[in-house]
Amino acid sequence: MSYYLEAINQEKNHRRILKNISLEINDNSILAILGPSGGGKTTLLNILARIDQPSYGKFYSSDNIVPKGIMIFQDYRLFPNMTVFQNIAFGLRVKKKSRSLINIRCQKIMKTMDIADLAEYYPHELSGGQQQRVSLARAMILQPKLLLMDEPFSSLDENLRLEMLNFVKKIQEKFKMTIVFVTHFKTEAYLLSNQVAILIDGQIMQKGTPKEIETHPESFAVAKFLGQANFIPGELDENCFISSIYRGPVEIKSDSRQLLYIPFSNLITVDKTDYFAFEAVVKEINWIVNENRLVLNIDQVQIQINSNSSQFKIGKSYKFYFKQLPVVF
Ligand SMILES: Nc1ncnc2c1ncn2[C@@H]1O[C@H](COP(=O)(O)OP(=O)(O)OP(=O)(O)O)[C@@H](O)[C@H]1O
Repeated sequence: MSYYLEAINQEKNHRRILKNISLEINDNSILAILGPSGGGKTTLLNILARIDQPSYGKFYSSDNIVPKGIMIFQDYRLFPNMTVFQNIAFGLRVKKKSRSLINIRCQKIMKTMDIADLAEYYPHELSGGQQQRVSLARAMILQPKLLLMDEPFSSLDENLRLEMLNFVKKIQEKFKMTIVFVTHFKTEAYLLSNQVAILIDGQIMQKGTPKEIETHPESFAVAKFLGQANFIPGELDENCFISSIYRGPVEIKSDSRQLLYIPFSNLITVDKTDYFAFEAVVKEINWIVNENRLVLNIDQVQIQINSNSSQFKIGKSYKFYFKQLPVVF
């Protein structure tokens, strides 16, 4: 079942927080809503969970039944005076299911989540990762078609975060549900989701696969948010850009501010003389995982790039060119 948001607007205290959001959420997929703090991610998630109603606009599903997502909160919100088992059983108890059915479903879900040996623990006796599994189990036992997660990994350390990302991915594949989660970490969004929607200042600026978003940001706002890029001022002369470091053909985006966009990953060295290549002196080499971050000087301008080549020497000059036609925002 797919879900649709149509022209959703949200106003609170005379502030327009969400602006005309239209979005399709595909069946059996993971959608990441990625954006900076204050962009409106939680406000949007609350509408999907029907915790809030939008001021204007519609949220509906392809089967025309009013959808309601089950939410997993950032702080897990486990009931502190209930054991793990009681926490997980809670939703079925509210639905007045029989004791035997509750037992069978709880045992099964605890096994799947690898928390069967924690059944009698209380939340304060659990680590962050264990609490997250319990909150996931508490939601999953209700067999939701739409699962919503608000910054689900933000309080976990890096190793645990990766472990939980993989775990959620497996759970999604097994139960074939739709997951929407919000995050302001792009690696988290890229690792877990099939589709990413970038939400900035209450607007969906772009939606696409992680690769599409990372390699083809459509606007200055998205490129700036994604980071890891240089922006060099210059002037456009038809399809040519003229700047202190590069003069040559470019792709021009509609909201052009005459800034040449150079993601850290879009430069390579060329040894042959290429008309559009530019020369730069390596000023610094800093090791970051699996590659080097180079600081380059081109006349008075400084840019940064990533490279996994070990050929560079500080103080030496090299020729660089773009892997893909450079973009001007
Ligand atoms: N009740 C309210 N009245 C007025 N403004 C509000 C209200 N609730 C939220 N906002 C504002 O709406 C904007 C979006 O808030 P929201 O919590 O949805 O953002 P977010 O993207 O989830 O941020 P974060 O990543 O920091 O949690 C913020 O600027 C916030 O101050």
